[in-house]
Amino acid sequence: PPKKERGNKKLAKEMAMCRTVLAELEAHDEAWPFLLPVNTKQFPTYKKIIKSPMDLSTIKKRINEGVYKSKDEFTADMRIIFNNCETFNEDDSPVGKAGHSMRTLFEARWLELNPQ
Ligand SMILES: Cn1cc(C(=O)NCCN2CCCC2)ccc1=O
Repeated sequence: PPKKERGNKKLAKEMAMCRTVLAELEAHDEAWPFLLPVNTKQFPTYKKIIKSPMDLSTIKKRINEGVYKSKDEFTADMRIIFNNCETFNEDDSPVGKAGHSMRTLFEARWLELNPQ
C-alpha cells in the first residue's frame, strides 16, 4: 500500500496504544492530581512557575483531535505532567508522591507496550 496509507495505519496503532496507557493511568488511585488542569485560582503562582501546564484530560483531547503525529509526541506530553509536578511540589508532599508513583507506572507500562 502507498506510504501515506501505511503511515496512517501505523499512527492509528500507536494512538490505540496511547489510549490504552492513558486509560490505565486515569483509573489509578493516585491519578487525582493529574486528571484536569491545575486550578490556577486555587494555586495562583502555578501559571508563573510552570511554563507548559499539562494534564491527562488535555492529552486525551489531543489524541482524539488528531494533534499527535507520533507516539513520541504523546510521551513528551506525558513527561511534561510529571516534570511539572516535580517542579511545583515537594517530593514528600501528597501530590509530589503521587507524581513519582504515576511516572513510574507510566514508564514501566510504556516499556511493556514498546519493547525496545
Ligand atoms: C498537579 N498538581 C495538582 C494539584 C492539585 O491539588 N490537584 C487536585 C485538585 N483537586 C482534587 C479534587 C478536586 C480538585 C496541586 C499541584 C499540582 O502540581
